[in-house]
Amino acid sequence: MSPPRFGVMLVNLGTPDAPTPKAVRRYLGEFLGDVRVIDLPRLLWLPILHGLVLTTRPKKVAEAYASVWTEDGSPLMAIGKRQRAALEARLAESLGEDIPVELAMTYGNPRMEEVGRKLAKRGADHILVLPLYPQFSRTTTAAVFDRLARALQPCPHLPELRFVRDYHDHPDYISALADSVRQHWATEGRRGKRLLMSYHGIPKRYATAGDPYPRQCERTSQLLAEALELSEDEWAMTYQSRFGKAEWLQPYTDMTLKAWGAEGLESVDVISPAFAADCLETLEELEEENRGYFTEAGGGDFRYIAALNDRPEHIDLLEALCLQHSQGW
Ligand SMILES: C=CC1=C(C)c2cc3[nH]c(cc4nc(cc5[nH]c(cc1n2)c(C)c5CCC(=O)O)C(CCC(=O)O)=C4C)c(C)c3C=C
Ligand SMILES: [Fe+2]
Ligand SMILES: [Fe+2]
Repeated sequence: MSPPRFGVMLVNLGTPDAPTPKAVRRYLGEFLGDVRVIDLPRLLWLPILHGLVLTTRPKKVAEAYASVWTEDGSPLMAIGKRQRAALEARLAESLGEDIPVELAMTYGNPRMEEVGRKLAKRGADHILVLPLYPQFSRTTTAAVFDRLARALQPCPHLPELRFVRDYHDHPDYISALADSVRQHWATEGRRGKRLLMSYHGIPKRYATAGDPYPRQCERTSQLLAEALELSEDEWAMTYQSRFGKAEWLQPYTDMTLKAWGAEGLESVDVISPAFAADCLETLEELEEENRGYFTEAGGGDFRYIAALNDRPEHIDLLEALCLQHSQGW
């Protein structure tokens, strides 16, 4: 058998191995110890991380994970495995040959070293790295790049590599999002009064220093609103998941939902386009916590639209990205 023309490494953030304080501490230690995520001088940050954050946060966060944990583990992992299998099957079907696809995480398991070995064992000498982040940020996509370089450091020889930087305005991404909103409207029997597009936030200083993330989120939102033919007063975009005391990108999701609730908004549809898979931040923070902010402030129906996950339109998009970026291989 001839070796595959290329292999695909899908990469997402990573998630704890179990919904326990111990597993969450290990995960957060690795994640929040990354200088791409928190840029403070190590001498200042590491004592705060180990002396304060990792001694207090894991218990609360483990409870949050427990509330969304599934039979297949953390939602991010369970969905990631389904995405991997669906993409591999789709590439086999469209190319008529086996293209190995493996899932790796930036933090925790499966580690990139192990996934790289798996792809090599399956014969892939050319690897397309596809971070599952539609919008580029130093805190996510660039962290994948650093982690990959570190994983390859001990290798005597390298595979040929290509790296998908972002796909925030890819027509298949926008149409997959638009289809998911239309399908949600059809299932609910009507449109919500407003559509809220809530993105994971980043500290504002990163954007000021040149991180293109907010510009790319704005572009995605504009294109999605156009695809859905929404007028300006029918949608808004916000940022969620603030961490720490510094200013993050605004407007904040929680404040916006509280204000919309207080003005008595009858219904809101909420989508989170930066997440390729549902996870703690969508299922617990958005669907549970932020639903509470909206309804307790006086709002009506809060209707969360699932992430693209393993929807066929999402697999269409991932397939298109693989075909586009493997040209010539
Ligand atoms: C400084 C801290 C953080 C930055 C910057 C950040 C950026 C960022 N994160 C995602 C995607 C995800 N984040 C998730 C969880 C999560 N994020 C942070 C902190 C920062 N994220 C923390 C501390 C956590 C863990 C939960 C908690 O302690 O509150 C997840 C979910 C993982 C899961 O297991 O389900 C995702 C996905 C993006 C896209 C992003 C910047 C663009
Ligand atoms: Fe995050
Ligand atoms: Fe959160």
